[in-house]
Order: sequence, then C-alpha cells, then structure tokens
Amino acid sequence: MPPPTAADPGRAVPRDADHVIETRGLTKAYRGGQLAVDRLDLAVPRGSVFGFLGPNGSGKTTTIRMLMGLIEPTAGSARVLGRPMPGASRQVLPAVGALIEGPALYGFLSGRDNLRRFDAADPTADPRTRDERVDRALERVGLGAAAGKKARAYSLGMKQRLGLAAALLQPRELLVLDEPTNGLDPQGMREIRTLVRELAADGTTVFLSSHLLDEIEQVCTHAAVMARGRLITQGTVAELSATVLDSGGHGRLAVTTPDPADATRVLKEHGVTDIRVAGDRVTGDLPAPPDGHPAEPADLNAALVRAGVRVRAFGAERASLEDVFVHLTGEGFDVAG
Ligand SMILES: Nc1ncnc2c1ncn2[C@@H]1O[C@H](COP(=O)(O)OP(=O)(O)OP(=O)(O)O)[C@@H](O)[C@H]1O
Repeated sequence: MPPPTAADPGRAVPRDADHVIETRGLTKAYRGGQLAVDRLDLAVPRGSVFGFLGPNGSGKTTTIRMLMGLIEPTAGSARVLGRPMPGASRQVLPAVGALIEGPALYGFLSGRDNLRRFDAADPTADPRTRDERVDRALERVGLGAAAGKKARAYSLGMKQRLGLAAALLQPRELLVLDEPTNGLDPQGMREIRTLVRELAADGTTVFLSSHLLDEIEQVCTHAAVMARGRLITQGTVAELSATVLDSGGHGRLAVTTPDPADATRVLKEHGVTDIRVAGDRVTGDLPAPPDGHPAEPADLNAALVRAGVRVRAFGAERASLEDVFVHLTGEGFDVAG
C-alpha cells in the first residue's frame, strides 16, 4: 500500500501520537533569500503548555504561520495533530484554536455579537445552538458580565480574551497563541496566564509564543528557545535549566539559619563549594558527585538537621531561562527591535 500523502490527509498515520506538533527541517526563506526559520525540528508533547521563546525577529511568527498552513515552507515538513500541513489544513484546523496577531473585532458590535459573527463564519457550526456556544465561550474567558458592551469599550486585555473566546467556540485539542499578552498591562497579563493554566488543566495542549522569559517560566511546562531562526534547545522547563546547571556550576543552594557558622561547616563537609554568608543566609554551589548528576538537596538538608543546625528555610535555586539563553547563544536576551 502506498504511504499516505498530503493529498490523502484523511488516511495519514500520525508519526508520533504523543506529539501534537512535529516539524522536521522546517525552513522558510523570504524573498531576498533571508532565512527566517532554519531547519527547525520541533516536538510539542500532547498535554503540555509549550512556550516558544525567542527575541523579536527570531522566527516565531513565521513558524506559527507555517504550522497553521498560512504560508508554505521553503523546505522541510510540519505535522499538526499527526497530519501534514498545509496539506491537511481542512481536517486539522477545526481542532485547533488560533490567536495570531490579535483578533479582528468590530468595535461597533458587542462582544457577544462579535462572537456570533465568528461562529456564523464556521460552516460546521449549527446555527440553532449558536447562542449556547457563544455564551459558554464568554463565560469561559470571564466576559459574561461584559458581553453586551461594545468591543471598542473593551480594554486590550478584554479584547484579547474575546479573541480567545472566539478560538474556544468549538472544543479544541490544541490552542496556538502568538504573543497572547503582548501590549497588555500586568493585570491583563495575569488574566491571560490564568486562563492558559485553566485551559491546560482541562486537557488542551497550549502552544504559545513569547519574547518574555518570565512569562514562559510562569506558565509553561515545556519550552523551545529560538535565536535567529534556529532552535537553540527544547525540553521541559526544568530540563532546560538543568542543562545550564550541569555545565556551569550545579545550582546554588540557599539556607537561612540562625547558625550560619555551623551550617557552613556542615555544607563544606558535604562538598558544597563557594560558600558565602550574608547575615543568616548561607549560599553555596551544589557539589557534583562522580556520576555527574547534581547532588540531591534533600540529603544536604538532612545532614544539616542531623548536625543540630536549625534551618529556617532551605532551597536550591534553578537557572532561569535567561541563563539558558545566554549560556547557549553567548548573547544577551535582547527583546528590543
Ligand atoms: N513577510 C516577510 N517578508 C520578508 N521578511 C520577513 C517577513 N516576515 C518576517 N520577516 C523576517 O523574518 C524574520 C523572522 O520574523 P518573525 O516575525 O517570524 O519573527 P518573530 O520571532 O515572530 O518576531 P516578532 O516577535 O518581532 O514578530 C525577521 O528577520 C523578519 O524581519
């Protein structure tokens, strides 16, 4: 039997059912030959909140547009929900909610009427159940009370939530959000982050791009880091910080104690190096055991307690994604431009 092709997307067999997005060598050169995306291999696990991180101009939007079948790649391939894009757009896109470059809203229509228009544009949406769908989506994003207000009176955050409501009119397996908090004030950002967490808890995979490191750290389980069109690294957020800790130090330990001198002695005995004391706070580099794995901080805590050191607070500091970026590219994470 011939293998399934883009012309026969209905029979396409997912290459990896656990990945909702998978790209191989995905490349886009715009006219003039500039490589916006350069041989990208991306694997987005089902159920993840996947952060697509990179400075402005690193190729995030171009990638998303290829994933959504809006532009053709120059080379390589992309599969979304196990099917090839853009070939299987008609089968794939109904299961994907997308918010790219802000929602196109009519200011003179209410939030509810804007959603009715979006719903009416969907040929698969049954008009008899439209109001139900629209109200459910408005409630989902917390706009129930503001549904009758004209969209032009909405704050930017409310507009963005209305765009999300439009993406949620139908049940979705995957949500693709391009810089969903761009331009929002801190309150608006918090609202979107909370919503993303809730949607993920409901089982939707969320793929979101951002140039904000702390945003990715706060909401994402996984991340891919882009620079100049290339994938620098991808994995769980914890794995990414571990890559830096493994090659630099092995993470910093911080102990708050009324017995800093005793704590210093015990930590030294257990291989902690570069110990610094500032008042009741003792910090040091975690030791690297011979097998190369970082020490288990809990063992150090137990050793302190055994030695009679009173421990008020104990923690191991993770490397930030910014550390990861700087470590892997040798550049600062410059969001300007
Ligand atoms: N239509 C286009 N024609 C030519 N070059 C383009 C086009 N769109 C994007 N580029 C270029 O491709 C590169 C990647 O842009 P892209 O918008 O994908 O990056 P991004 O990471 O999404 O950044 P931003 O957050 O600023 O949108 C940039 O150098 C950009 O100038």
